Amino acid sequence: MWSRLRTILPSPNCLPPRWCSGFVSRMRYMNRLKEDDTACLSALHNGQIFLFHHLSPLLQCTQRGTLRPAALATSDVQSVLERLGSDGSLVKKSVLVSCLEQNQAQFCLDVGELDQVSVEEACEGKFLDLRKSLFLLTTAEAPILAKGQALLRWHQTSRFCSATGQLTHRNQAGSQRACSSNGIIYYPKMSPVVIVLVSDGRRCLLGRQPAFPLGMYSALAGFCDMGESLEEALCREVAEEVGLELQSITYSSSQHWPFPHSSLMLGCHATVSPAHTQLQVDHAELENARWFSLEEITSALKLQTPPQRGDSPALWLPPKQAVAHRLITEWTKQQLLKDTDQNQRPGSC
Ligand SMILES: NC(=O)C1=CN([C@@H]2O[C@H](COP(=O)(O)OP(=O)(O)OC[C@H]3O[C@@H](n4cnc5c(N)ncnc54)[C@H](OP(=O)(O)O)[C@@H]3O)[C@@H](O)[C@H]2O)C=CC1
Ligand SMILES: [Mg+2]
Repeated sequence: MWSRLRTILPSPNCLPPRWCSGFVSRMRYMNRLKEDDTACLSALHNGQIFLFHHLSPLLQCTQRGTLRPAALATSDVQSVLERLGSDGSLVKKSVLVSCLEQNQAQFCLDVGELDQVSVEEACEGKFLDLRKSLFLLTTAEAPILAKGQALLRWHQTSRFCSATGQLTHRNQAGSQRACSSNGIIYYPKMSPVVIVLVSDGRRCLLGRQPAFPLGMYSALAGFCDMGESLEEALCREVAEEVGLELQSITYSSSQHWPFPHSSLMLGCHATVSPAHTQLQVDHAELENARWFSLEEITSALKLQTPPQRGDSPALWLPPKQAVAHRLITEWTKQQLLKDTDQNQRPGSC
């Protein structure tokens, strides 16, 4: 099977916008801020902050009635915090997440120690659970909040050194923590997760976990075991969850996913032989898994609102911000192209 594996470059719209001018300078500036606490503090004073409250991001309503992450000037955050009785040191707990044109740095800060409603009123926004937020934001806005939440969560749960039990302390950017007694450096952790859209050439395979929203099915996913390659993890997960053997694997693209504790999702397409498509679903892992036709998927992609209890069960797909959605749209486009090619062949009607 391995000789049949092939790798492709991700499609251009999956790549970060690195070809636009200023990308190299911004990346180098961010790198300097991670290494130089004084420069980072100064960047914080002139930067922007996205606020969180117990890991839920602050969203504001736009004039068009949509929601967007609230990017607040650090000086404004500072005055709000002072008005609410917090001392100025809270702002220093911000973590660096990004950098705009002209090297304006962006940070995230959790103000969970303050009263939620008072901060919402002062900042004219609402703190909303991150899972719900991801469904409402654009694909450009969602990743910065996902990254911010993941970093803030890591700091909240990494206060002690696992070797000495002593307190760890962070650098100003929040990109690392060091043990106060032996200097061991800890970096934020991510778990590699494989996610795959399996096809038999005509249909694609989606699975459903009990915790998914009503009607939702997604591509099969699973955490990589220690020592596994991406391909090995994919083959094992598909064998475990639905009892199929993969024939070929094609890399599509990846995504940072903040749930449950920060994962790097590695997205692939895979095929199985049309002669071996009988599923043996492991119900300890999945509530259900089944093959979906192109027609079922194209109808589901058109749905605008999720099914409600009492509705006839419609297929509901993961949000646009999820790599699962990207895999499903890529497969759909490929199938539609295949159908067009076949219809245009001489002799076809
Ligand atoms: N962005 C996207 O498009 C999508 C993202 N996902 C994400 O992919 C992730 C993995 O998918 P899922 O099907 O649940 O994975 P798995 O099929 O691997 O099953 C999850 C189980 O794996 C065990 N496990 C092994 N290693 C880890 C680890 N490092 N962290 C947590 N659990 C681990 C846990 O079992 P136990 O507790 O018994 O040890 C857990 O309950 C999910 O967190 C989900 O959010 C899934 C689909 C779409
Ligand atoms: Mg799984």
